[in-house]
Amino acid sequence: MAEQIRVVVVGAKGRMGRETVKAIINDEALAFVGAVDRTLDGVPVSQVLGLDAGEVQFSTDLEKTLLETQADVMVDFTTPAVMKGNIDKAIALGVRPVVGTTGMTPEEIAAWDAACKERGIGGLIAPNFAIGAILMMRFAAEAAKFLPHVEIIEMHHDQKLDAPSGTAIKTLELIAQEREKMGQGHPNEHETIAGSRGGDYEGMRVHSVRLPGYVAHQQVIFGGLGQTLTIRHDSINRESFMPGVVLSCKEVMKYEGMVYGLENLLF
Ligand SMILES: NC(=O)C1=CN([C@@H]2O[C@H](COP(=O)(O)OP(=O)(O)OC[C@H]3O[C@@H](n4cnc5c(N)ncnc54)[C@H](OP(=O)(O)O)[C@@H]3O)[C@@H](O)[C@H]2O)C=CC1
Ligand SMILES: O=C(O)C1=N[C@H](C(=O)O)C[C@H](O)C1
Repeated sequence: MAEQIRVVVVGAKGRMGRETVKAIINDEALAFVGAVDRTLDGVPVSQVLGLDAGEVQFSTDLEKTLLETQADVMVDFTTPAVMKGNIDKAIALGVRPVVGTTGMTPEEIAAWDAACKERGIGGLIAPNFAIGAILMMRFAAEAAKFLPHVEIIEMHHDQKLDAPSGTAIKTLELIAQEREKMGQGHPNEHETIAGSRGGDYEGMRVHSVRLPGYVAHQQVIFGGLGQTLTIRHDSINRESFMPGVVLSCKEVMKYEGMVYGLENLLF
């Protein structure tokens, strides 16, 4: 059997982190070797997550964990504020970042791409790991060629820190590649309540709903003469992201540079 890919999960006790630990443990090609989080230093992962995680204990020290475990890959599901330093540390140590945390700028991605290439390692930033979401974005970009009037409504659980979602931003970027920048709605429209028309990305409007009960959902609505088209994706649980995370941990071993978007590994 080929040597297993050694994976450290950062944010391991969080909603996505614990699902990721489970997925790695269940994949024969991957070895779960380290768990980092903000608290729980020294506490066995098995005890907290109720999984068969062997001897692995939580650590609050990312650098130490990456070095001691001889990690090949670091998976990050933390927060927008924390993720950036984690990526810098991983790249500096030659550990390939697979990042699901959202909230970085195009300039930061470009800098990490250069750093990964310099270090001779791969990296992946995926605003969404669910295959259905990747297809939703692809179909939306295609539809925009024919129906350029478009708005996005994304709906998430009420513990989400960033708005709009990383998925909505990626969708807007992909659509923007396919249509001319243009205004939408009436030129003299007026907001009686500020923010009613949502965020503006090159004339496209984006609306973020945050409510208990949701996981991760997005609809892209196109309007044309006498018709509308709605492309909708729903993640009804966090397992939906796991095939993408597992695939990324494997693929990231095969190239150099920071790739932005799981679609680049799939199509
Ligand atoms: N790309 C994708 O497909 C998906 C991406 N996401 C993104 O992933 C990120 C995490 O989401 P989610 O799992 O729901 O969030 P959670 O809040 O459930 O998990 C985040 C974890 O990171 C921990 N953390 C905070 N600070 C640090 C630190 N300094 N070092 C290490 N760990 C830290 C938190 O600890 P504590 O709670 O103690 O502060 C928590 O355990 C978000 O940005 C979200 O948008 C989510 C779903 C899918
Ligand atoms: O915070 C979440 O939950 C999610 N975040 C990602 C995003 O910002 O797009 C992916 C998914 O929507 C779930």
